[in-house]
Amino acid sequence: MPSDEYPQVIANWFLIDELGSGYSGSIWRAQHLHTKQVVALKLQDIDHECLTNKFERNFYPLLRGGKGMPILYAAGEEQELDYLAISLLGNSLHTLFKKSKQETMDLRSVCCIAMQIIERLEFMHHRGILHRDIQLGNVTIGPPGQETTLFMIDFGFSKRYIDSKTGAHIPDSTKKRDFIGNYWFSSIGVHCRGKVPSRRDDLEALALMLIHMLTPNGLPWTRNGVPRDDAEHDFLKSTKRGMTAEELCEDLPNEFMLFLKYCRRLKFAEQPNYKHWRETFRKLAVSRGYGSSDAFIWPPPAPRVSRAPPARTVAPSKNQDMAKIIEDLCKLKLSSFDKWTGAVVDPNVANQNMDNAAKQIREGPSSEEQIIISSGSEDAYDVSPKVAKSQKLDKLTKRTRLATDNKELSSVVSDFVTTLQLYSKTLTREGFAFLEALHKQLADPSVFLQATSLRSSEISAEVIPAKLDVLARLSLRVLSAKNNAILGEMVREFVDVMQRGPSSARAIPKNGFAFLEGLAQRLNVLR
Ligand SMILES: Nc1ncnc2c1ncn2[C@@H]1O[C@H](COP(=O)(O)OP(=O)(O)OP(=O)(O)O)[C@@H](O)[C@H]1O
Repeated sequence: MPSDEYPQVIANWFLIDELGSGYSGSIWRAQHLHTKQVVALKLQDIDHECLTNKFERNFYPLLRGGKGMPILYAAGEEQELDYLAISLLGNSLHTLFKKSKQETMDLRSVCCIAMQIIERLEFMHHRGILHRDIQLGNVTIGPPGQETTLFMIDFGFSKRYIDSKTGAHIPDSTKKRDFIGNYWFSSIGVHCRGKVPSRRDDLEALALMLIHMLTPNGLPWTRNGVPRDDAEHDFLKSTKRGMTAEELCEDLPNEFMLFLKYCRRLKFAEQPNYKHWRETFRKLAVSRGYGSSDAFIWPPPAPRVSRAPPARTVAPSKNQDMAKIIEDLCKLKLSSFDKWTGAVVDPNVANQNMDNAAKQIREGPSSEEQIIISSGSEDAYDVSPKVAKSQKLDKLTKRTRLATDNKELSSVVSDFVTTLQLYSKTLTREGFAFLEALHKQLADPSVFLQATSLRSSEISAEVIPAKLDVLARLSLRVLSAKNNAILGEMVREFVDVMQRGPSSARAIPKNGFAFLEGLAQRLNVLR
């Protein structure tokens, strides 16, 4: 029901419920009394200090026909209210993101948002219009049947940047202007330097919005909420100005940093290369195994792993990386043996398998067997996972590196097991990186100070028995391991055995999970 502020019916539109409200007024789901058409009715007091509805209505005809552009069905004034009847769309990204209670949005969704909004901006710019207020609340999903298409809304701050008569770009100016846009995502030039907005600023705002969605707690200057006075606003601006693209994108795929830098380098009247950046985000999505579609699917469905995931041959540089990891593991193994057990180990025997694996990977596939390393992208998802397996594993690796006690390590190992069981049981590059970090943590004397000696019988049993035997033995031994050094050795042995054979053998079998679960349990006991 409408509040006391609004009548039940405005110009034959019956107000059903409020969809949202903002600076200019409020938006209602409304139905026409005669045609029964249902629309979003945007209401604004006619004595509002900034009559954005009056500007906004001029842009709909110019944008008509564009994908993801709402249609204006009616506009007018009645009962002291200015109204716009526009296409009724779905929830805004702001609402979806808030409701999801996720710390960050998943990478696939963000890539789709990037591809689609770049396309919307290209269309708007092509029609000579700047949006000038890019933010999560101004992008919605489509109505039922079009939910995977993103729509631009709120053209209250939009502006023509091409003179309709001369076709010329609006002139730049050195005169400082009043700020138009939003605190979170408006570009540094427009927000902090008072520059005239142009196409580059719409794109920079998009870049900041994408980075915001991928950053836990959001962009640094959004964390204190909306500024309440000039001092807080100045502080916000100085934080925004002070952060480099590298700092903002430290933990993100490189593409986001490059995109932000590109936007910031564009000249005032320069036409952005929309296609290049759409394709860049498409390639990023493909490289992570999400496919090339830009359809925005919300909520991101759980991954569906195909029965026969397509294997990917690793590029030479990736081979080098993997070989390095394995070589490092070899070194760690030896040092932990020497330091912590005092046991006499013949490195030629003990390291044989890992050295071979490193060599094989460095030199490339043999004729009979291709060396294939699965990455997060190996899982063939028909649809995007809510949070990609690779991202989850990366986070777990970070947590492992930061862990300072067994309790935390135990919880990380449990999460590792859950992640593999939820997404796919194949040990990917990120999975091996996690195990490497775990091995380091368990073997690191600065963190774990229990060093009881390992009986030589426990070592001599390691002469490359069949994989399942090793895993079965590990799953039993882990339950009685006396200290972290022994657990570290078991992790090393687990990695070793999982590295053997072709990639098709990298799915963790039952005994492998029994070992990991036992490891989590044991770490909890050995606090
Ligand atoms: N056409 C629509 N269909 C469905 N919901 C809509 C529509 N237009 C707006 N909304 C909802 O209302 C909210 C506010 O809309 P809008 O941004 O157009 O208003 P505003 O007063 O200009 O807001 P702001 O001050 O935040 O810019 C949106 O975030 C969205 O949730």
